[in-house]
Amino acid sequence: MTAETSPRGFAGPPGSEGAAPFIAVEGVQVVYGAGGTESVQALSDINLMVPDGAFVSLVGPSGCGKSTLLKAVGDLLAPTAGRITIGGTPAAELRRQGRIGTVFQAPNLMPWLRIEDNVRLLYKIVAEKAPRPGLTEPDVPALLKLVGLDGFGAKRPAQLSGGMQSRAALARALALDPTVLLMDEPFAALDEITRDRMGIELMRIHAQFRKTVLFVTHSLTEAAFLSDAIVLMTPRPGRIARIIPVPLPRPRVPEMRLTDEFAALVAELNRDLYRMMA
Ligand SMILES: Nc1ncnc2c1ncn2[C@@H]1O[C@H](COP(=O)(O)OP(=O)(O)OP(=O)(O)O)[C@@H](O)[C@H]1O
Repeated sequence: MTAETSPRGFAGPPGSEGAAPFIAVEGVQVVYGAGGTESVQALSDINLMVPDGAFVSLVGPSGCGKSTLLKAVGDLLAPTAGRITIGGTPAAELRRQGRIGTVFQAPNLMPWLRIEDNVRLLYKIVAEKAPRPGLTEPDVPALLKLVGLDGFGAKRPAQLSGGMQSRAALARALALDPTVLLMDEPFAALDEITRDRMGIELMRIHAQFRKTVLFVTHSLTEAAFLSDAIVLMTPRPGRIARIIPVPLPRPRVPEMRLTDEFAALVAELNRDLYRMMA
């Protein structure tokens, strides 16, 4: 099996080519410290179209701008050039409404709050500062159940393992019913077995919620298992080198990782990455 490069800039599951873009990144460039003597061009001419409900991973050499692209999509930094819309709405407006869920490597839970209050926290902030029509109080027990933390709502973060804290961070991100979920190496700090399990759980949650997910990872195996399409980026300044649709059916089950098809896909990603860095 060889994965085909998708049409330029389109990152969706095989067969969805031509679907309307949901996340639309057009001509995005990011220069840190623009105008200064030490400016760093992190991204150059990024054009990326992600259809609604797709799970897309960003991979590439260290420092190629994966996190920068994720931050730009989440309006955590303003691109130097270009524009980003999500469902036709500027990313900045969605962020103001609390419609962009983010999960980072560090769970960043408030240590003094119980887990259920951590999960409710962003809702409380948005409800107070920028309430939007239709904003409803999250069903925290249901969210905790969804992420496998049933019965842990009254605990403090320090009483939870690293994997459980990652689950809590995911529940917190889902509490505002986000339009998109941006995940930056969310499981990188976990041991391999827990990380594996989190990936499987994330697939189950994605199948249930069908949020559009942008996922940054260093693990090609993780990217291949989770994604509908993988965006391979060049060394800095980051450009899109290739978009590889993942032809594995859903639901994804762990046994798929033992197939020749899966091994061939990961080998191909590895080859492309090495070639680019040579
Ligand atoms: N705030 C900043 N100021 C200046 N340069 C920055 C800043 N943040 C990132 N950079 C630089 O921009 C480039 C892209 O960084 P970024 O963190 O997006 O890469 P990455 O692909 O996510 O890296 P990694 O895989 O190592 O996590 C790097 O060269 C980095 O040093």
